[in-house]
Order: sequence, then C-alpha cells, then structure tokens
Amino acid sequence: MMKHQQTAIKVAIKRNFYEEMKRNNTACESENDSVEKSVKPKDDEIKITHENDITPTDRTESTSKRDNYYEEMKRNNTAVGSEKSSTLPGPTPWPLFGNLFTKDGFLINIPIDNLALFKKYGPVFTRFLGQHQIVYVSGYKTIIQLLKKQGNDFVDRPNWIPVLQKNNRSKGLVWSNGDNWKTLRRLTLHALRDFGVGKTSVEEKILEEVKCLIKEFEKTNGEPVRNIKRMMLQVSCNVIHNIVFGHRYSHDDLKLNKLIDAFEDIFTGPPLVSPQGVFPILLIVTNLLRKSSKMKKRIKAGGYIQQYVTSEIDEHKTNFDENCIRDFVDVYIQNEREQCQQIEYGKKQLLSLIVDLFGAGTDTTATTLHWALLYMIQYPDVQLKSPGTLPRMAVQDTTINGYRVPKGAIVMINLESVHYDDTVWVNAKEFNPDRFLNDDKELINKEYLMPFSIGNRNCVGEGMAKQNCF
Ligand code: HEM
Repeated sequence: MMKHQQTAIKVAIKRNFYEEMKRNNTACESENDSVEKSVKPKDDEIKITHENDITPTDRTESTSKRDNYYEEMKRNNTAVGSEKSSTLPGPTPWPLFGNLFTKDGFLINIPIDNLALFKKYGPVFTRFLGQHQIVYVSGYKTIIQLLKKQGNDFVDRPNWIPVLQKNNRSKGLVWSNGDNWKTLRRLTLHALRDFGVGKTSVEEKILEEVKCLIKEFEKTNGEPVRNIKRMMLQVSCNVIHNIVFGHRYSHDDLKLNKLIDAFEDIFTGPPLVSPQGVFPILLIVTNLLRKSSKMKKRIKAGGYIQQYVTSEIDEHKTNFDENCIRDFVDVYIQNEREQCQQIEYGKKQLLSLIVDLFGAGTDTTATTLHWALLYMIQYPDVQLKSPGTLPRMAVQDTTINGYRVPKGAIVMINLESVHYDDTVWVNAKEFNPDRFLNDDKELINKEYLMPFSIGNRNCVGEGMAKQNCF
C-alpha cells in the first residue's frame, strides 16, 4: 500500500473514530501506550482467584440447597457420573423454571456477564434453562483440559434446540454431529485448501478486495468514513462468495449488500442458547409486546438467502464440468456424483453448508478487521468484545474438574476468559500487540491465544480468516 494511501485512510478513519466508539458503546478512557511483557506462567504459578472458588470437596450453601432438586433430576432420568464427582456450583434453580427468574438467571442478568459469573462461581458452573442444563467453562486450564484432553466427550453440538429443529433445513456443518459432521468437515477443509487457503489464489482474491477498499477510502476525499463495519462486511462476504461461488461483486452492488443485510437480519436477535432460543413462544410474545417485525424480517431474510443460494447451485449444476472444478460448490457436486462418503448429499445439505460458511465466516472476520483498524489508529484502553463461540454438548456422562456433567448438557466455553486472564497476561485488557512477540519478533504464548478455539471441533475457517486479517 502506498504511503499517501495509508495516510488518507488513517485521517479519514480517525475523524470518525469516536463516533464508531460511541456506536459500539465502548469506553475510551486512556491513551496510555505502556509496553508490558506478557509472561508465560509455569503451571504451578497459575492460580485463578475467585470470590467463591468452589471445588467438589468445598460445597457451598447454594450447592447443598440444590441437592433436593438434583435428586429429583436424577430420578427424572438425569444420568449420574462417577462416584467421586459432585454437584456443580451455580445459582439455585427453581423446579421447572430452572434459573429463568433466579438471581444470576437468564431473565434477570441480561446480557449475561460471563466474566463476572466466572469470578463468582469458579471455572465450572451451571445454570438451568427450564429443565435444560447448561454448563459454563472458563479459564485456560479448564478449557484446554476440556477441548484437548476430553475433546471427544464434548465434540457434539446441541441437537435439541427447537429453533434449529424447526426451520426445516439439514444440519449442515455447524449443527450436525457424527458421520455427517465428519464428512462435511473433511470436505470443507479439503475444498478450502484446494481453493487456495494458504496459497496465492486466495491471496489474490483478498488483494482484489483490499484494492477496492482503498478506492472506497480514497473516494471520501478526507471526509469521515461513515460505516467501516459495512465496508469490512463487504470484504469478508466477497472473499467467501468468491471461494464458494467462484465470483465476486463490486462493493456497491445491490446483490452483495442485500445478501449482507439478509445475514445481519438472521443473526441479530437472541442467541440460540437463551430463553427465547429454547422456548420460541417467548420470542413470539416479546415480538408481539414490542410490536416488532423482527420475526417477519428473519423469515423474509431466510427466504431470500435460500432463493439466492439455490439459484447459484442450480447454475453450477447446469454448467458443471468435472475437468474444470471452479469453486467450493463444484467440489461438493463432484463428491456428490462420486458418492465419496455414505452421507445424504443433496441440495438441502449443500444449502445449509453454504449458509454455515457465510454465517460463521462473514461477521466474525468483519468484526475482527473492524476492531483491528480502530485499534491501529488509536490505542485506546477499551474492551474488545470478541466474537462468541458456538455451544457444545456432552456426548456422554462425564466430568469436568471432578464435577459431573450429564450426557446432553449444553457446554458453553468462555474463550474470552482465556484472553482476559490476568494470570496469563499482564494488564490483560490493555491493547498491547508487543505482548505476543519476543525480542526477536517471534510469536510467543500461542497456547493462550485461541480465538478460533482448539481441538477437534475448532474453526474450519481459521486459515482463511488469518489470511484476510494479515
Ligand atoms: C476472525 C474470524 C473468525 C473467528 C474468530 C472464528 C471463530 C470460531 C469459533 C470460536 C468457532 C467455534 C469452535 C468450537 O466449537 O470450538 C468457529 C467455528 C466455525 N467456524 Fe469460524 N471463526 C472465524 C472465521 C471463520 C471463517 C472465515 C469461516 C468460513 C470460511 C468459518 C467457519 C466456521 C465453521 C464452519 C465453524 C464450525 C466448525 C464445526 O462445527 O466443525 N469461521 N469459528
């Protein structure tokens, strides 16, 4: 990038920086730029201190109060883990309603402050959404144990969330388990590799987007840049579009922007593991109360995405040439024709897979690029809200840190707690890229950096996202 172009971008974005900050509702207190060295703790140095660091042998009032309830759960066919394991800490649930209305529950603490609950209850605690048990796991030691050493116990995604079951789509990659998941994951990794993640062809696609982005910045003639996040969405959506469908759009193209809007409409709203996600009736009631058309918007957006992706698939099927595999869709069609694996291929499956790639890859990358730009212009002492992770499910009765976790429990992994862990990082909330480099400018402490998660179900787009960002 030419120097004057860099300066033009910097000036344009800086003017709008505080506006962006306000929009993101983030405090910008100090411009302190202190360079701190991150320390790699030795195992025996690591101690996470909590107001209430509960262990299986250190039972609190809240856990003992719940014993009756758990006895009831046991009788209601909730599996019990090993003899040694013990009841998880967490707010006391009410029968039937679980922690919907209790202290530290789902309807009282909105939005949920995972870090505060981690501090209060310790690295493993539980809450009940009605009858459904959700286990929260925080702190790098426990997370590494869970994702690496016990990876197979928690490899599944929850398969009972009503909104996911209702929308009449195949489970795709993100929400499937077992052989279907294994096959689709292998196919996706293979196709992403073939279409050049780590190779020049994707680099070229990304560079093309960067050039367009620079032109957009130059067009502003020094005026404030209005919507950086939208620009980043155009970049990240286009890169995925190019890999999946083999072509891109100009950034002001109506089709590209309609597609971005549709995904925004689908993903804004309550998360899947929330009262509204688990009891859709609540969503309808809240929407009625707010007289909001959010639900309608979502349905319309889903319809548009389905129609758009289906027409791309049909076009690919018509022009398919096995001697000229152009993109991700062609790889899928080839696998389908050769019946490489015994799974149900078909249009519905491909549709879900493509929606997953756009859904999991567009906003995450755009948010990362957006924040990286803002940070590079001004190093503020602000909190970065990292993209959340996806829920897991216990495949069998098991334990975490000695606490029993029954088969079917949803497990929420709090990656943020690793990145904000003061026992790993000095002044963890300060923006300080130097903490990741040693004196020879080599990357250090990689094991405590896991935005893409780790283990056998980590992010399949990690390579692509890194290429996009760097
Ligand atoms: C900065 C960008 C990104 C971040 C921070 C990110 C982060 C994550 C995280 C935390 C998970 C959950 C992993 C787990 O359950 O342990 C995930 C899963 C996933 N990501 Fe990403 N991701 C990014 C970009 C992408 C891109 C560009 C794509 C696609 C091209 C993608 C596709 C996926 C898919 C398909 C899954 C589900 C994998 C599975 O269930 O097997 N992600 N990502």
